[in-house]
Amino acid sequence: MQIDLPKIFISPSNYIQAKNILFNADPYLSRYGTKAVIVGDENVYGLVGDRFIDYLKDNDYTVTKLMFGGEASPEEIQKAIDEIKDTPDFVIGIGGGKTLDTAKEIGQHLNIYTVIIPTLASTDAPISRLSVLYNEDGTFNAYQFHTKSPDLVLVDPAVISQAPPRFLASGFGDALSTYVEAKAVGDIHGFTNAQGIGTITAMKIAQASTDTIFEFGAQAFEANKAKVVTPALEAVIEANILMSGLGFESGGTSLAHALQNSFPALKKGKHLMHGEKVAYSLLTQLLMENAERDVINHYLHFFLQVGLPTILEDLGWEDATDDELMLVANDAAAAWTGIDQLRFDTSPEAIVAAMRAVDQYSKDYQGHALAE
Ligand SMILES: NC(=O)c1ccc[n+]([C@@H]2O[C@H](COP(=O)([O-])OP(=O)(O)OC[C@H]3O[C@@H](n4cnc5c(N)ncnc54)[C@H](O)[C@@H]3O)[C@@H](O)[C@H]2O)c1
Ligand SMILES: [Zn+2]
Repeated sequence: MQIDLPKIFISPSNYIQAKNILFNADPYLSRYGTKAVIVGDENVYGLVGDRFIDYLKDNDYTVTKLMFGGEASPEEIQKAIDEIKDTPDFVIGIGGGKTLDTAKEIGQHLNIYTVIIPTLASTDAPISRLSVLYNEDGTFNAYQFHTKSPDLVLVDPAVISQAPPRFLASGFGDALSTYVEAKAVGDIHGFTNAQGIGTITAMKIAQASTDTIFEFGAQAFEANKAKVVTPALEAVIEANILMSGLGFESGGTSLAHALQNSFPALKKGKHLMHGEKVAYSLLTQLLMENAERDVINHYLHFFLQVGLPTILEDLGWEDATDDELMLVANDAAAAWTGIDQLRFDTSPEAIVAAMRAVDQYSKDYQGHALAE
C-alpha cells in the first residue's frame, strides 16, 4: 500500500532568546561538551565574537577560532574544515546568515553539535536545516540539505539591538515573504524545504510572523535606531528568526525566493541584502498573484516605512532594459522546478511585467501619499 504524501514539520532542538544571554550562555552550552570551534567574520569578532571567546575560555572551554572570509562557498567551507585538526564537541556560528550557513555545513560535515548565534535578525537562516551555498563570484550554487537542524539557536536581543536598522528591515523583508510564499506552495500541495508537504502548524506560524511584524515592526525599528531593547524589538526578533524560519522551512518557498536568488544574473545593480531582494520579489509575487489592492498597499506602506526597496532604482536597475530583466526572470524560472505549478502565470514575461508594475505602482503610491 502506498502512503500519502507526508506532511513534515522540522525545527531546531532548542531556541533560546534572552537579553544578555550571550555572556551568560554557559549553562546552555555546557551540555554540548567543552571543546568548541567557532566561526565568525572579522567584523563580528571585533563587535562581540572575541569577547565571547574570552567568556568561553574563562568558563573552561577550549576554543578554536576560524575566520569566515565572506562567502558561503564550497571552497571556503572546505578551507574552514581543513583547518580543524582535532574534532571538537560542537561548532558555534556567530554572525549573519552566510556565516551561520557555513557553521551548519561544518557541523554536518564533522557530525558534531551545531550552535547558532545570530548577531542580526536579518534573515531566518538561523533556524533551518539547510545552508544556501554560493559560488565564489556570489552567484547561487545550491541549497544544501542537512540531516539535522541546529541543536541550539541562541538569540541575544541586546547584541542585535546594536546593529544598524537596515539589517532588521532586511529581516522583515525575508519574514514577510514567508506566509505569502508558503500559501502559494500550500495551495498546490507542493513540496517544502522539509521534503514533505506543509502542515497547518507551519502555515499558522508563518501567519504569526507576519502579524507580529505588522503589529510591532515600526516601533521595533525605532527602538533599533535608538539601539535599545524593547518588548516590540524582542517580538519582531522572534518573528524574523524563529517564526519565519519554522514557517518557511516547513511551509515552502516559492516565486519570491526563486526570483531573489536570480538577481546576480543581471550583473549590475546595488549590493543588496538577502531580505531586501526578497522584499522587492515579494511585491512582484503579490502582483503576479493579482493580490487585492489593500493587501499590496499594506506591504508597500510598511516597506516604505522601514526603507525596503520598492522601485527599480532602489535595486540600482532604474535603466535596466526588458532584455536585462528577462535574464533575471529566465534564471528564476529555470532554477525552481515547481514554479510552473503555481496557481498564477510564472512565465519569464509575467515576471518581468510584474517587476515593472511594482516599480510604477510604488512611484504612484508614493506620489499620492506625498500629495495627501
Ligand atoms: N539557510 C537558510 O535557510 C537561509 C535563509 C535565509 C537566508 N539565508 C542566507 O543568508 C545570507 C544572508 O545573510 P545576511 O543578510 O545576514 O547577510 P550576510 O551574512 O551576507 O552579512 C552580514 C553582514 O553583517 C555583518 N554583521 C553581523 N552582525 C553584525 C552586527 N551585530 N552589527 C553590524 N554588522 C554585523 C557581518 O560582518 C556581515 O558583513 C544569504 O547567503 C542567504 O542566502 C539562508
Ligand atoms: Zn529568505
